[in-house]
Amino acid sequence: MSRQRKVALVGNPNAGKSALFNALTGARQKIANYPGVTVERKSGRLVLPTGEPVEMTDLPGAYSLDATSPDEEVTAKVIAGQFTGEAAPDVLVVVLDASNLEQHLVFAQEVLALGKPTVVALNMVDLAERDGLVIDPAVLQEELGVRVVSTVAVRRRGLVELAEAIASAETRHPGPGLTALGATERRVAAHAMADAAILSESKRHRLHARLDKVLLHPWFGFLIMMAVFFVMFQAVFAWATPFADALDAGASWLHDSVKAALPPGLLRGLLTDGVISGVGAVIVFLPQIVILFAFILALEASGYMARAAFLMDRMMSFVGLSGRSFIPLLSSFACAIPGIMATRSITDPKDRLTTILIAPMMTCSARLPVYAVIIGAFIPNTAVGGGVHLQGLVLFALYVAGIVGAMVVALVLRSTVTKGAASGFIMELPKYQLPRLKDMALGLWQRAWIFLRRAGGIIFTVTVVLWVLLNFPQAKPGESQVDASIAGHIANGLAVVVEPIGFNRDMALALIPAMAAREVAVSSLATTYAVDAGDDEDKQAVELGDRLKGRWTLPMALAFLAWFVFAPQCMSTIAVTRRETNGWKWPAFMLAYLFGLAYIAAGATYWIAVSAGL
Ligand SMILES: Nc1nc2c(ncn2[C@@H]2O[C@H](COP(=O)(O)OP(=O)(O)OP(=O)(O)O)[C@@H](O)[C@H]2O)c(=O)[nH]1
Ligand SMILES: [Mg+2]
Repeated sequence: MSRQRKVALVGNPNAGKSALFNALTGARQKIANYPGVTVERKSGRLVLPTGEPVEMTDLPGAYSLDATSPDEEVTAKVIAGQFTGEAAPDVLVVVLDASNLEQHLVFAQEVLALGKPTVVALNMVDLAERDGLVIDPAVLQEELGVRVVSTVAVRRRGLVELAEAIASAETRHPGPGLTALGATERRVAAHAMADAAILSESKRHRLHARLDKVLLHPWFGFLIMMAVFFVMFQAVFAWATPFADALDAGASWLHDSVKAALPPGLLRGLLTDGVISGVGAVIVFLPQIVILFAFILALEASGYMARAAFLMDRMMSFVGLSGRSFIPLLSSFACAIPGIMATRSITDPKDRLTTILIAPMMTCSARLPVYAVIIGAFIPNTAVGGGVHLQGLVLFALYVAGIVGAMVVALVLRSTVTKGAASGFIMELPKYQLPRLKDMALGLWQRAWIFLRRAGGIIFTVTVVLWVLLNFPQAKPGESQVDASIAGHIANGLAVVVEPIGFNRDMALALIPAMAAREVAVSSLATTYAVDAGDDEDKQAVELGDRLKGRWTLPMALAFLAWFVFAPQCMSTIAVTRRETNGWKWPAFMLAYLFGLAYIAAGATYWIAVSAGL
């Protein structure tokens, strides 16, 4: 043999490659960088039981050899011997996490298909045993066609056997069956292999496996997922009512008290019509926000959300998106800003751009107050049978409309502006567990606090500015204050543009400050109608919903809802998009296409509703 043979450790992230590497090579390590990338190259010396010294390399974790991240790229290039001055490894050691066998076998098959001399280290058998899993390495060995050695890297178990297996690894000719497999077939094969190799499972493990069979079933799983989310939206209305009513009563009481305590004038108007009516109109939605997030947090903590992601994966790849987009899109349901920032984990630039561009269509929590106030005012709270209420159904439909819109746009973008191939996605499914009350409480408190801070910050500020613009110049006697005001005049200009889609002047007026944040639409309407009502109608604080009912028709209300499904009314989202895409080109594109969609959707809704005689 002319030169020292090279052995490389490969496997999914967290399989225990580095732990095995450290255990095998001890202190004899060299750490450097791969040329041109900032990925660490760790190599060390190992003397095999035959006395032969070999150079061992620890590679970054990978899910696939079709590199999608810089780490994976290094792994794929090292295995293929594509780094200059670095020969390809002679023997590969595939490291598997035994407690996550099925998942890890997917990548293992891809490595085995290369036909190189390979050994499998079935690592973390201690964890598998703890979970009540007994795995037969002989079965795996039979299935994979290479030596399989059980190891516990952190306790140095199985190291000698592994070294022996490395010494005797031979070149193989993988059957054509293995090389021709695609990602989906590998998953199916991994499932069958894991099934065969796992001899016994604890009760809990069996229960979890059974749960997964149902919850991840392509049809049942999907139906269950829809049902779960459906119940969530029903609850948002059904459970929140008593709390929202109490908050409403509190706001009315405050309104009346301030009004009784102060003489008529600008200060009283600012406090009652501006601050209390405007900001109060948004704050009453706190219970709904809390209920929505209670569901989301519980679903995440229980491990169900990852299953939902898994189910969505097929749909995502159908529209040309990678499953890696799922998490950013999911967090966009809270707010598009963290969602867009989370796209940094998507390594394909076109995948990432597509995800950024559609993230604002996921229904963020700022839309909830807008949806809830309109639905509360215009959609009767009737049961449509089977305990399902119409209000929750409409809310569910609005969320679905956003998702469907996003998927359609993704499909269009991926075949035009961001053309490219979709990459596969594999994610670890966390174990099922009961959510911990303390974590839930903390998470809910954080969400509630974010909501209240927005109400006290941007919504308060914009509402006060709007109130000023609504009150100056003062109307002459007999003239409507809103007509006379600066805000009224500005709104008249926009009203011309939105008239064809059924919007009146007041709706146009609400859209302008709502550019700052969507909830402001609610506080603007509340303030505008409070100012408009003047002192006569205002014997007592009248609910915004009642005021809307008196001034809008049902088709107008529906058009307004449709508008908010798409309209990019959030300054911060635009700013984040600019930052994440390094320029104005993409935020401008996003604004243009989303406003275009909003206009079309609102117009279509309005005219269909009108012609249906609603
Ligand atoms: N209980 C147990 N823990 C292990 C075993 N092997 C590794 N670990 C632990 O698992 C974790 C992940 O191990 P690493 O060696 O860092 O995994 P890796 O494959 O190098 O991960 P990446 O470098 O991210 O791809 C560490 O906390 C290890 O201590 C094992 O056999 N049993
Ligand atoms: Mg490592």
